[in-house]
Amino acid sequence: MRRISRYFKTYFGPILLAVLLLFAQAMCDLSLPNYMSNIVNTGIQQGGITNAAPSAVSTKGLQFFKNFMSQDQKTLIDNSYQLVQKGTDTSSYPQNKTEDIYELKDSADRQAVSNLFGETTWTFINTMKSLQSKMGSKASTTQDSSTQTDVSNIDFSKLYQMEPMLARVPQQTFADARKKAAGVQDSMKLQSGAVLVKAFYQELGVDTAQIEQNYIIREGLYMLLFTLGSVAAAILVGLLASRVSAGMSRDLRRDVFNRVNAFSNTEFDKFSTASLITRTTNDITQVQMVVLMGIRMLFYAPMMALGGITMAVRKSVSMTWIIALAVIVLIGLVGVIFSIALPRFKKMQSLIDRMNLVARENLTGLMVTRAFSNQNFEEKRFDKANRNLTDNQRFVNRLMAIMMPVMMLVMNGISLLIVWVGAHQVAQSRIQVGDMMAYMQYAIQIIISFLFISAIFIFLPRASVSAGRIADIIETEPAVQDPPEPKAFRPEKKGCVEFRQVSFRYQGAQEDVLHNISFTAEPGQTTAFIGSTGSGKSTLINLIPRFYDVTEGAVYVDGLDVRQASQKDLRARIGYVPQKGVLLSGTIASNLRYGKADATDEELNAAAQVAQATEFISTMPDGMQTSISQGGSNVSGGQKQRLSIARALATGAQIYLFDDSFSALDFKTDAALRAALKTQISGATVLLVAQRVSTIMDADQIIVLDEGKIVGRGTHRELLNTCPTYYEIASSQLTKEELA
Ligand SMILES: Nc1ncnc2c1ncn2[C@@H]1O[C@H](COP(=O)(O)OP(=O)(O)OP(=O)(O)O)[C@@H](O)[C@H]1O
Repeated sequence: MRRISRYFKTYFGPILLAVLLLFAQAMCDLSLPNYMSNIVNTGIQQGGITNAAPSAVSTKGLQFFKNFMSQDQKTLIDNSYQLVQKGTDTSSYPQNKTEDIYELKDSADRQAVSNLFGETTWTFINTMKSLQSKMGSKASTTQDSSTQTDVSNIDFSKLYQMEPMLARVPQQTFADARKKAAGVQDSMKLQSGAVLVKAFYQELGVDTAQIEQNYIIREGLYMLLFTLGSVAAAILVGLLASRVSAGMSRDLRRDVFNRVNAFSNTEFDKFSTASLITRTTNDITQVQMVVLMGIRMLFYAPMMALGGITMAVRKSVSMTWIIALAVIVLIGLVGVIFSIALPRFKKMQSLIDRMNLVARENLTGLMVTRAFSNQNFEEKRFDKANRNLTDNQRFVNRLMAIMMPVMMLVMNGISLLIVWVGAHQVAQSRIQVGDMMAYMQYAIQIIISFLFISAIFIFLPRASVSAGRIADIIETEPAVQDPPEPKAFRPEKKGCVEFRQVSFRYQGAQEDVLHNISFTAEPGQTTAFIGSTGSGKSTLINLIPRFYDVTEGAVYVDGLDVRQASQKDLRARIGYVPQKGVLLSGTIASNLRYGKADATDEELNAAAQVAQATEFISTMPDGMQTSISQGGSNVSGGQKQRLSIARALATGAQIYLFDDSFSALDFKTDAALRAALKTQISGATVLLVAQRVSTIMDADQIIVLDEGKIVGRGTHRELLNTCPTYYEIASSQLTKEELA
């Protein structure tokens, strides 16, 4: 992925925004278990009372609980509460109608009072326990032994009856109870204290159900708000991620396409067409998918994992080992799965390449396959490529299929462990139920984060193989390039082509295909090339428009080395007709205009006339507007060649390269075409490759090639006498009379 990292730069802004939104989303998600814990701990267990310092308390109640306080604690209470005469604050505390109450002063240290009441609640509980065990009876208390810590059901009238008895309890008993209470966890002090506060409020006639309801609704609304925030952030991040990934893949496709367009034949020889197609489509899709996933998860998952661990440890340090265990198990699991799956993932793209190659070959060579009844062989070949790909995919998917349930098992196992350990801790009053539930949710969030991270690591290797394959194309410098400062052609020479001691070797080949070729093709003349198959005729022609660059020597057009001119300038002077007529989908007219978009209808008709195409075009249903299907499959081989010739002629070029372009024409058409060429493009330089002697007989100059060397040069007549190779070719095609 590093090699294509510069494509991220354009999208730095949206990515940064996405990261900020993900941070907000993570914060929202991480706050939810906390609110749930508040609802359980404070809302349900403490009746919505957040503080153990009662805002008001009955005089009897305060008096009673003072029995359990030390002298310092009593002083703090005396300084924090003020007596409110009956009838003063009846709306808040209905009981104030009939009796005086104590209200917490505004100046009081609420936290200190809260701690004090929390501790006093436990002093009360401990004292009761101690008295119970001493007296062996429960008559003296409102609690039975199983609900000693439950101060929510206090019957104050019975409690106050105990007061004379408390006077007889030795101070040491209270001191011991206070000492024990001081050791209770703060959260438990707060919880029990809050429950006592609720009882105080009930005694004063306050609607405690309303307090509880208000608290739960408020926390619930916060939860809703944060959930909506999380959803909104997730949607926005989804949009941004889609934009970035789709934009990036568009940029990659554009650059790959442009680069492939600039490739010379050398690069096409290096990358197979099937591979180029896979790279432009499937490979880019892989990268797009991983970018999409990456933006959403790569930042979010670590934030959630780290945030979740921090929050969980804050809730309960004693259960940290469970999180550590989960993380170790997950890392181990993901590690094992990766080591097995990774090589298979990396292999995937080359298997897709192979399948595309076989499918493509089979489709283009369908007729040949049928003609030789080789369908079975092709089926087997495709089947093998298909099976290899399927097996690989199946293996990887099986692994993934195993991974999910195993991860779920770990997740549920961890939840169970938390409930098991947490339940014991709740029983020992070491943590609150809500905290245990929040802990469980944090553990699940951490595990899901690891799942996300592992998902990225599963797709990342495959995408980075794809990214490498894309970068291979983008980073390939075409062998044929424009010079930094292209020179212009000399205007006085119009279409002169000259080869000076040209040798050429294909990349990776052992020896040269062309050896020391020198000749000049003058304007107004036809230079023909003939020779056995593989003698290097097409290769020679391909050097003129720079489809390849010479290995040694130089090719000159109008006195300028073709490597010093711009490719556009050079090719504008050349009308090229390839060996295999290639048409593009469109109409006949659009194909003929391919080399000169602004060619008039008259120019097209004239070109078609010379190319001997007028007759068959006129028999077509829509004439020039007849549609041509992909690859020109709805016209015959000869018709395709004639249209290719007309296309080149329509450009009005100075140099025409006919690479065995008359091979599919019958003798009559061939002759008529050559005659027309002679008159219509009389000033142009014509380089013509042919297998048929009759095609080149009239040429001004014939060059005979054999194994990449020039073995004869001259006119037909001259060569018959001087070149045995030419004579051999001619004698195999012409009658004795024609040879004479
Ligand atoms: N892209 C290529 N890479 C490597 N070698 C090649 C490539 N194209 C052609 N050759 C080799 O170069 C030699 C000359 O090929 P070329 O196509 O120029 O011959 P030709 O004379 O045009 O043959 P034909 O008349 O059959 O078209 C052949 O031996 C061929 O195997």
